[in-house]
Amino acid sequence: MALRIGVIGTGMIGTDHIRRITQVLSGAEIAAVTDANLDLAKQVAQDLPDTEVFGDGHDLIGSGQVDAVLVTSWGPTHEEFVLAAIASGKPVFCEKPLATTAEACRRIIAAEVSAGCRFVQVGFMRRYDAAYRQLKAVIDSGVIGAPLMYYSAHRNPDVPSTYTSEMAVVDTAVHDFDVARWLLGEELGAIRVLPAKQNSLGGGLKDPLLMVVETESGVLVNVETSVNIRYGYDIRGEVVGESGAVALADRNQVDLRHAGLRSGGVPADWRERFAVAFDTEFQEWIDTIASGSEPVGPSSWDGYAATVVCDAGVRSLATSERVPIVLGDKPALYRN
Ligand SMILES: NC(=O)c1ccc[n+]([C@@H]2O[C@H](COP(=O)([O-])OP(=O)(O)OC[C@H]3O[C@@H](n4cnc5c(N)ncnc54)[C@H](O)[C@@H]3O)[C@@H](O)[C@H]2O)c1
Ligand SMILES: O[C@H]1[C@H](O)[C@@H](O)[C@H](O)[C@@H](O)[C@H]1O
Repeated sequence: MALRIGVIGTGMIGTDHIRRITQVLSGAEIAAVTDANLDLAKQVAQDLPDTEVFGDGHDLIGSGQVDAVLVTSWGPTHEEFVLAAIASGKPVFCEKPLATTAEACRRIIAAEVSAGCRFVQVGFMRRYDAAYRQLKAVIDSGVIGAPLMYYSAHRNPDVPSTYTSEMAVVDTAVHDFDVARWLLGEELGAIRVLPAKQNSLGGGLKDPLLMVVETESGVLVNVETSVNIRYGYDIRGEVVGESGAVALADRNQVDLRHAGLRSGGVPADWRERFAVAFDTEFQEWIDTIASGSEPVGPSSWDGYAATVVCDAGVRSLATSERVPIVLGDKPALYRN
């Protein structure tokens, strides 16, 4: 039987995930949807067979028609829905961020720890991207020696007018923080955020930013966020080791040579760049949950760790001072 998923939040990424679950992937169906804008939820449900529209996320989670929950509403609402799903004993996939404060993430961790098992997976899709997986495989093979530095460039062509300078840390660089922890296999220990000369196309935003992050063992992680770069959505990464270096390669299928120039494309946005990674992320989640297993992807601890780094980054953005990152003890549930 197909896994019956209930979706809370049918905005941009919610509808994209509904599309992939219903049109690209196998083993799941959208049994229920809700949105604070109920007309939007009804409109989305119209195009789906047998999908019920619920008045709010709590009714959807409590419904017998839903086996698993997908949270794609705004960040500040994530905590209440994730906690409700855990209380109902239902697996929950939560788009990033897990929650917007470290305290809220700790409450989610406490709920899982007291239940004694994992219910939550956080939407850090880069871990499912083939190029990032290859990068990690090379690092883990030891061929470049111990990693010493990691350069991570995260460039958006533009951002909405509601985007603030702090969002470059909490909304954008959060992916770079998570992927750095995952690639290097250790926690981040301190962060310093330095605004560069301001991009005049950025409407007053502190943009671009350079974030210098130290891991607990002293690897330096340099994160660049540029959110008004105009030329495309460009994600770059290179790890420098003791005896070699490995970088994400350019992604073009063809290499165009024309009129004295050599060129290739740059993705338009995150949907294009990570489309296959999102597909892989959800197919693996569906298969795991449908088999009755606990989720094995990014955990509540990973969501918490990323949020703590973001908090420290926002503090550093205000002063450009180095801010320590303090996580506390990792519960046994997340040590594997
Ligand atoms: N992994 C990624 O790369 C990625 C990309 C984009 C967005 N996201 C994350 O996904 C989430 C949604 O982003 P989006 O771009 O789709 O935003 P969006 O504004 O397009 O959609 C969010 C939807 O949630 C609804 N909503 C808000 N509060 C609600 C509530 N209490 N109950 C039910 N619905 C509610 C809104 O009405 C809206 O339709 C955010 O947390 C964002 O950070 C992740
Ligand atoms: O929510 C989006 C998303 O997380 C993208 O992956 C990131 O590149 C954008 O900067 C952010 O606004």
